[in-house]
Amino acid sequence: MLIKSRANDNKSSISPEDLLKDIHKGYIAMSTMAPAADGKVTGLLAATFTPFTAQGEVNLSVIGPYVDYLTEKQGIKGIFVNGTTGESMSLSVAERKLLAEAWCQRAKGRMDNVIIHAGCMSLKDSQDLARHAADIGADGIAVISPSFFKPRTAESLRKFLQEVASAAPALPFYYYQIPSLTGVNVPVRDVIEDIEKLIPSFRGVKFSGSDLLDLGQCVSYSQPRWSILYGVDEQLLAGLAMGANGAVGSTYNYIGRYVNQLISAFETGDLIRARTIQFKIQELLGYAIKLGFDLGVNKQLMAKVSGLFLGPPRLPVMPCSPAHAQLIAEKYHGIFV
Ligand SMILES: CC(=O)N[C@H](C=O)[C@@H](O)[C@H](O)[C@H](O)CO
Ligand SMILES: CC(=O)C(=O)O
Repeated sequence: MLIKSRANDNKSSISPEDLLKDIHKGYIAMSTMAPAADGKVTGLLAATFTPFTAQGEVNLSVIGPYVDYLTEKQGIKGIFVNGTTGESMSLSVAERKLLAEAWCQRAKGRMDNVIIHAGCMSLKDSQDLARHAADIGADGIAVISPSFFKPRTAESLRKFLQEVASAAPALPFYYYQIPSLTGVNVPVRDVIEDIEKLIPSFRGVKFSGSDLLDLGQCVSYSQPRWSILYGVDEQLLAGLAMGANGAVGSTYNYIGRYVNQLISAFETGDLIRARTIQFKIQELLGYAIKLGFDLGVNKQLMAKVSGLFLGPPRLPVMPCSPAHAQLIAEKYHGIFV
C-alpha cells in the first residue's frame, strides 16, 4: 500500500534500488515494524501501572502475574516501566528502584524490551535511576523533561538529557516527550538535532504529543538505529501513517491484542481494518473521557479487565468508584467482544 502511494507520487513502478532507499527512509511500514534483530524497538510496549496494596504500598507480588497477563492475554512483548502510567512522579527513588528491579527480573526471557523511565525533577535522582537501570540489565532508559523548573530552550533540555545519559552511557537512551503533563513544549525535532554528538547512546523518542508536524519531522530526521515510538493511543494510526516505528501506551495493557491487529492491518495496507480497530478504541476512550478518565479510572479499568489487584492510585490522583469503573468495563466488553 505504501509502495503504491509513493509510486503514485512520482513514478508508476519502483526499482529495487528505489525500494531499498524507501526502506531506509522508512516509507515502507513493513520494514519498520518487523521484529528487529539490531535491538531497535518496534511494535507495542505497554506502559505498566504500578501495583499498590490496599494501603498504598508498592506491591511487588503482582508483577509476576502481571507479566503473565501481558504476554499470554495481550500479546505484549515490551514494557515501559515507571512512566506516567506507573505514577513515577509520585514514587520515591527507592520505590522506583524496587519496581524497576522486579519488572526486569520478571520480564527476563519473556519480553523483548524493558525500558525504564528514569526522569525526575532532580538531575541527581535521574542519574541515580539511570545508573541503577544499567546495573539491573534494563534494555533502555527514557527520560522526561523536568517540569517544575522547566527548560525554556532546546539547549537547556538537551544539556539535562546529556547529563542523565552520561550516567549510563551503554544503555539505549530515549527522550520522553509528554507536553500535556510537563507543560514543556520545546519541539522534539529541535531537541534531537545532532543529538548523538551529545548523547552517543541516543536511540529515539517516546512521542506523546499530538503535534503531527513535529512527529513527522522527527521521523524524517530519524537515524536508522533510532525508534520513534508514538504515545497517543487514541490516534495511533495517524502516528503509524507518519512513520512511527512502534508505540508505548497505557491502554495497551488491556487492548494490546487488538492494537497488534491494528498494526498488522496497517502493515499489510488494510487501512479500512486498521481504522475500524482505531475507531473502536476511540469509542471506548471517548466514552471514558466523557465520564471522566484519569489515571485512577485507567488503573481501575485495567484491574477489572485483567483481574489483577492493582490497588488505588497514589494521591493526589483519586481512586475511581467501582460503579464508574463498571460502566467503562461494560463498554469495553461491548466493543471488544
Ligand atoms: C497522558 C498519558 O497518560 N498518555 C499516555 C502515554 O503517554 C497514553 O497512553 C494515554 O494514557 C492514552 O492515550 C489514553 O489517553
Ligand atoms: C503511557 C506512557 O507511555 C507512560 O505511562 O509513560
